[in-house]
Amino acid sequence: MRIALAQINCRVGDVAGNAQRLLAAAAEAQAAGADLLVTPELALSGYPPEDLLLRADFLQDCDTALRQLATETPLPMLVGHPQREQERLYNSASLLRGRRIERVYHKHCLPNYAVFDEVRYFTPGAQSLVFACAGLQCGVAICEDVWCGPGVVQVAQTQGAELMLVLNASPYHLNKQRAREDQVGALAARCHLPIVYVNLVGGQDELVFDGQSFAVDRHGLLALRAACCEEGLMLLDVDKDRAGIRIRSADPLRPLLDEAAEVYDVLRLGVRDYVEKNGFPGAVLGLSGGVDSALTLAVAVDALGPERVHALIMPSRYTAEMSIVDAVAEARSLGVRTDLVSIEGAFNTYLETLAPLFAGRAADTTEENLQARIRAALLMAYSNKFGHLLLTTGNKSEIAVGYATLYGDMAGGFAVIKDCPKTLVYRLARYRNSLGPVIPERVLTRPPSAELAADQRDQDSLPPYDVLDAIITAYVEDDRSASELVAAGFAAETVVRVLRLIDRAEYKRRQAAPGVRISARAFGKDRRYPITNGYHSWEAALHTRGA
Ligand SMILES: Nc1ncnc2c1ncn2[C@@H]1O[C@H](COP(=O)(O)OP(=O)(O)OC[C@H]2O[C@@H]([n+]3cccc(C(=O)O)c3)[C@H](O)[C@@H]2O)[C@@H](O)[C@H]1O
Ligand SMILES: Nc1ncnc2c1ncn2[C@@H]1O[C@H](COP(=O)(O)OP(=O)(O)OP(=O)(O)O)[C@@H](O)[C@H]1O
Ligand SMILES: NC(=O)CC[C@H](N)C(=O)O
Repeated sequence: MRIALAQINCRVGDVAGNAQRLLAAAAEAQAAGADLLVTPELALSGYPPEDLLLRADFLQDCDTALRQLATETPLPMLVGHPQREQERLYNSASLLRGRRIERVYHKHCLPNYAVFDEVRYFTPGAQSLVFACAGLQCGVAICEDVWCGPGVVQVAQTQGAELMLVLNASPYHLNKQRAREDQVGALAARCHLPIVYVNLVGGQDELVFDGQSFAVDRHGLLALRAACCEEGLMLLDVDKDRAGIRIRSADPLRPLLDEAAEVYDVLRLGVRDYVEKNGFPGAVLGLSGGVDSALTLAVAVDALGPERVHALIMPSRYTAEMSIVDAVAEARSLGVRTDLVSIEGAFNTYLETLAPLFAGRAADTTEENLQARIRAALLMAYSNKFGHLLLTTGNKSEIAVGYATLYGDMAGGFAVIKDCPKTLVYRLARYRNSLGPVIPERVLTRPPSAELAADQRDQDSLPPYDVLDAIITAYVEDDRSASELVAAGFAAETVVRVLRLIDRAEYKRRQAAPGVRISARAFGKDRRYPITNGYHSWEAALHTRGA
C-alpha cells in the first residue's frame, strides 16, 4: 500500500480554494501511484474556523464542497471537514472513495485549553473508523485523539486496525515537534502498530502550523519526517509480512532544525501568510537602527522579497547618528527602499501647541510618547496611501511589562516578534546574520535604547534583559508565584517590580496587534487575564519581604 501525506496550506474559510488544493494534491498522489491520500484536520474549512462554525451557510458550503470532492477525487481520500448531523456539529474525517462519501469518523477528544476552543463548537464522537485499503486495515484518529491516552487507538485496534492514520492541525510552539514525536512514538510502541501523522502547514492569524508530518513504525521509530514550514506531498510504502507491518519512505528524513532556525522559519511563514492571505501588496515598518526593527525587517524581506517591503527612518533630536547609519546599512544590505523623514517639525509643532496646556509641568513620558505617536501617524499614513500592512516591532519582553507606547510604536496590523523575548531576538538576529550578514554587529552589541529622551537606555527603566526574560518566562509561561521566584534567587524588589508591571500592562496587550505565536503560552488566546484585576500574587511577597 502506498499512502500519500498531503502537507498542504489551507486558507480558513476559503472552502472552494481548499477543495482545489486538495484536488491538486490528489492528482499528484495519483500520479505517484498512491492508493490513498491523507489530508490534515479540517482541511476543507481550514483550521481553526472559529465562529464561522456557528454559521449555517458556511457549514452548508462545506457540505456541498465535500460531496463535490467525493465525485472528483481521482483516488481514495481521507479528508478533514466539519460535519453537521441534526443539531450537532462534529470535527470529522471522511473517506471519499468510489465517487461517494463512504465512511465518516468524528473526533473523540476535543482540545479546550491554550489556543484551542473545540468544546465551544463540537460534540465529541464515540465510534471508531477502520477501513480496508490495498489489503490493509486502517484506523483513523484526529489530532488530540492521540494526546488524550491510548483509548482511540486501542479501540480501533480491537476492530482490526493494523496502522493508524492521524489527521492534524497542530500549531507550532518551541519544542513542539519533539513532543509530537515522543507522544506518537510512545503510543505506536505501546500499541505495536505504525502511526502516520499528517500536519497542516501555514500561518493563520497568530498561529503557525509548521508541518513536519511524520510516520513511526510499530516500535515507535521514525520512518519519515517532512520539512518544517514547507508544503509537500510525501509518500509512505506500507507492506505486510510474517513479522508484521513495515513502513518505509523514499523521502529523506528531514532533520530537526536548531531552535533559532526553526523559530525564524516560523516567523517568516507567519508574516508571509498573514500578508498574502489578507491580500496586502506589501509591508511597511519604522526602522530605528535598533535590533527589534532590524530583525523584523529581515523577516519581512525573507517572507515577501525586498521589493514588497518599505522602511521609514524617522529621526528626532534624540536619535544618534549611528542609528541612522545602521538603519541605512540594514536596508541597503537587504535591498529595501527607505525614506528618511525627520519627525522634528511635527514634534516641535506638538510641543508648541501643548505648551500653554502644560505650562509649569516638567517634561516626562508624555513627550516620549508623542514622538512614538508621530511616527505611528506617519507610518499609518504610508499604509493608507500605498495599502501596505504596518508591521509593529515590539518584542515579548516589552509587551510583557508595557514598555511600549499605546497608539505609538504599538500601532500597526501585525506584530512579527511579539512572542519573542529580547534575549531570543538577539539569537534570531545572529542566526539571520549567519546566513549572510544583514544586521551590523554594532546593533547587536550596543545597549538597547528607545531614543525618546537624552542618553536613554532600556536598562535605566528595566532590569537586564536576561533577568527580565527569566522572570517573565517563570511568571507568564510557568505560572510561578512571586515567592517562588524570590526563593529561586531573584531579588525580591526586582520580582515585585516586574510582576507589577506585567499585571498592569494587561490593558495594553488587549489593544495590541496580533502576531506570531512561538511559545507554549503567548499573550493572546493562551493567556486570558482580566484587565480589571484585584489579584496580584506579588503583593504577598511585598508584605513578607518588605520589598
Ligand atoms: N487599565 C487601563 N485601561 C485603559 N487605559 C489605561 C489603563 N491604565 C492606564 N491606561 C492609559 O494608558 C495610557 C498610558 O500608556 P502609554 O500612553 O502607552 O504610556 P506609558 O505606559 O506611561 O509610557 C510608555 C513607556 O514605554 C516606553 N517606550 C515607549 C516607546 C518605545 C519603547 C521601546 O523601547 O520600544 C519604550 C516609554 O519610555 C515609556 O516608559 C494613559 O493614557 C492611561 O490613561
Ligand atoms: N528613528 C526612528 N526611525 C524609524 N522608526 C523608529 C525610530 N525610532 C523608533 N522607531 C520605531 O519604533 C519602534 C520602537 O523603537 P524604540 O527605538 O523606541 O525601541 P526598541 O524596542 O529598542 O526597538 P528597536 O530595537 O527597533 O530600536 C522601532 O522598532 C521602530 O519601528
Ligand atoms: N487540533 C488539535 O486537536 C490540536 C491539539 C494537539 N494536542 C496539538 O498537537 O497541538
